[in-house]
Amino acid sequence: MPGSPVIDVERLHVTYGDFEAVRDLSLQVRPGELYALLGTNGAGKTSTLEVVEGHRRAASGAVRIFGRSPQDRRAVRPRMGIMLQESGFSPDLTVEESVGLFGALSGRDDDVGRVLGVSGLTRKKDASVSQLSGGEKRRLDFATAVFGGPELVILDEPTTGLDIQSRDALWAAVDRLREDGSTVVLTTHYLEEAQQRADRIGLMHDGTLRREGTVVELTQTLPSVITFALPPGAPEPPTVGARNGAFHVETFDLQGDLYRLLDWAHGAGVELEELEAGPTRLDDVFRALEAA
Ligand SMILES: Nc1ncnc2c1ncn2[C@@H]1O[C@H](COP(=O)(O)OP(=O)(O)OP(=O)(O)O)[C@@H](O)[C@H]1O
Repeated sequence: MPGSPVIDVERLHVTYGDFEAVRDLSLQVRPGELYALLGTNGAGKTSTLEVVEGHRRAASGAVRIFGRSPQDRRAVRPRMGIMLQESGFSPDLTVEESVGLFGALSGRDDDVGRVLGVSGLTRKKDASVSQLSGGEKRRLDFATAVFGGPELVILDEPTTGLDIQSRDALWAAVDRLREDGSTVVLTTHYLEEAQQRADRIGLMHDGTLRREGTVVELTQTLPSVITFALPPGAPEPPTVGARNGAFHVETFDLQGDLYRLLDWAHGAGVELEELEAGPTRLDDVFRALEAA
């Protein structure tokens, strides 16, 4: 993708007292990209995003948003919408008032009714914030982030606590933003959402960025797995590896090995039990990261 990076993080360190929560992290997010920053609990994702958002200062390193310092709020904030894990809405304001107020503070123009609509909050517009459910509060957080269609949207665990319809609606709204050219950075613990939607993924563990790339780049470094069991008395199959009585085959040639196994089973008249075969998933990359 052409153009200067929307976010440019170089050798970032974030500390809390003596504790170094983020160490030597470098990453770039390109215009129009959906970049998912994933990681284990406490890996340092929120700390990193807080520096990018201008809410926290780096201990060292350089962070540029649209080529500017995140502290240059006047230049940067109107171009950036942020959905925090927890935000500070006044409990007595209505949903409509909250969207209007936070929208006005963003410095962007939009129609409050439109934003309530894309966030699934039209029916709740007259409810006070204190009356909202957890999922409805997340929708309100989302509404204020996407007000005015910012060029950069940062979503910290946007779908946590949302039911499946609300998640689908949120992703549809994100898709529309992207069609309009917005760049999106998000964190999530729902790996399948990142696997489906992210152009690139950064995987953090214990304060550092351990891996980065497309889903294909991340998953092709690990073998695919075939598992099956044999009925009693069956002959030995032409594969290696057994675990807990079931066979466990790790392969970089999934199709070839599966073909050979099924061909053998057919020829030997053996019915394979509990046969499972599939490409490497992001979950597997994650588990390998934690085990390393
Ligand atoms: N204000 C703080 N004071 C001290 N330590 C903190 C503070 N905020 C975060 N930490 C610590 O820094 C580390 C990174 O936290 P951070 O919230 O950035 O992780 P995360 O990757 O977003 O985690 P999660 O997925 O659990 O939300 C954790 O060990 C956390 O306990």
